[in-house]
Amino acid sequence: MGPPTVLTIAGSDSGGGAGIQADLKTFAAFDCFGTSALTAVTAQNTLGVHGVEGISPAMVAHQIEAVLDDIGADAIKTGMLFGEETIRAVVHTLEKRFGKAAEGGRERAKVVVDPVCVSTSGHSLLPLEAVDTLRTVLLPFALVLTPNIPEAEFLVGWQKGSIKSIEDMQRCAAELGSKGVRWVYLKGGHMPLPKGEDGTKVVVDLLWDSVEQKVTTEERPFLDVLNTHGTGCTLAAAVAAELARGKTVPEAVLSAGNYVASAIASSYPVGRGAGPVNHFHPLTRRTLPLPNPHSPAPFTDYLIAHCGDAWTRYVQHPFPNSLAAGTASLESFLHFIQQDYHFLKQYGRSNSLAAYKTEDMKLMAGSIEIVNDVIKETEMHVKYCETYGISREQLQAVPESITNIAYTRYVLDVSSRGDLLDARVVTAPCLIGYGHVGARLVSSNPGVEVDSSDKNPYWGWIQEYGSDWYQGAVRKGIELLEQTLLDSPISPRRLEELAKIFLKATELEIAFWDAAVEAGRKSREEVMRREGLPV
Ligand SMILES: Cc1ncc(COP(=O)(O)O)c(N)n1
Repeated sequence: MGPPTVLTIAGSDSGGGAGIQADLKTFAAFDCFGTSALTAVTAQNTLGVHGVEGISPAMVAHQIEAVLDDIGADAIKTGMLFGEETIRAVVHTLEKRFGKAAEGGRERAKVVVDPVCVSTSGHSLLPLEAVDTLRTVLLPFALVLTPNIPEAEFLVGWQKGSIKSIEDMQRCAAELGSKGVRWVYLKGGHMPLPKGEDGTKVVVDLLWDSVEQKVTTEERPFLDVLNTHGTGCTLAAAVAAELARGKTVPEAVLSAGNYVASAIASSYPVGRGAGPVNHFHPLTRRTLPLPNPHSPAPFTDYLIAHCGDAWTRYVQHPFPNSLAAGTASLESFLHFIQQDYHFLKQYGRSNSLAAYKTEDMKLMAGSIEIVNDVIKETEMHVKYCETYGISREQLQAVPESITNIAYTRYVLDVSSRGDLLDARVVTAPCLIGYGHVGARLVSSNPGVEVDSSDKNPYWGWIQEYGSDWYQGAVRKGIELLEQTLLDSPISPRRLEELAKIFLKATELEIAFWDAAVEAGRKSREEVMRREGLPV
């Protein structure tokens, strides 16, 4: 069986953000097969509508018939209908196929009507004379009508600005219902309402059931953004797609509302005006350029793949290799372990910030668990130092090197200024990289010479990172990273930004290990001076 099919009867937006183009993208985002009947062609971009030319009503009907004769439609969406004759032709064609509204044709056709009259940029997309036809001919055939507040006021003949409260919205929706529409989904995006005392605003969308005379409302945070071109088309298309998938109307509008909210939140700049929403945010994960599409951690794979050879230079670094072989000088190891102790303190703070950045208790608990693992890791460092006669107090008094300050400052900066995903990504190279190094060096195929005998004073250190405990912590960290991406839809541009953060942190890891190698090679004094440490 193929995917559900959805037909859009609407105008073309050459700018790709609204109309037929938005509808087809939305259908695809919901895994539906989209078809289209064009009513008009607009010369349009993000700045406005620069020209409109209609398709003849007969040709519109012809397109609908061609689609229905062969492919069929599990649901239908109408958008810009251009004129009175086109509205009549559309309804006539649909009635011929599905039966009149009173005979159940409305339920069979599942028509979602987006009453497009004026574009957001202020251009008329339906002549005034045709609005009456829309009201009397199309609305009785609509299963769901999806007006915004100005459109709803206009359709019931109220003055612009008369809707000022949720009660007004309900009265207006009920009046539209009395004109024959089965369900009215009245969108509150034009009326953000203050909530609480901290100045946050919410929008309330309202669903009116004209048979049961019942209202339900849905509240979401108000997103004050420029990129909302095509929002109306997208919402109605999403409702139609969900109906085609077999959802009930209340289920379909809830899902469509969530989809559009995420599409607005993850929009990216296109053109110089009001840009489109991000229709493909649910597919971000699926469309990642994955080195291994079957991997359980595609986001992690993506970040690593985007590091290019930096990741290999990090996880194959000569410093951990020299520890595994037991050839590292004590100077080099002690420099590293003391600085790493201080690094981990700041790293623990970054992960604590990640915990602060979510209200999801599971994700919060995940970060707290990482912080606890980091504390355990620092204790391991304290024990190592004690074996070499460096007390806890002495270790704590060691100043941070410049390389260390650069790395921890970057990690803390990204974690504090960014969101949860930023905090997770900037801390990931440390966790995952040490996991890769540990797993490789304790494996039967470490790729370098290894001394796992008692003669190697550093073997214990390698074993800690290869241990089930540390490898388990890495697995949990990766799971959290993947889950955080799934929970927050992002645009491709944002994805690239995150890859850059991951790369920067990886480069700083390399510098950290380079400094340890240098500490062994150059004279102690030379290194201490360069690293800003007391000689
Ligand atoms: C072809 C076409 N259809 C619909 C709209 C409305 O969309 P918006 O209100 O975002 O301008 C549009 N601008 N162009």
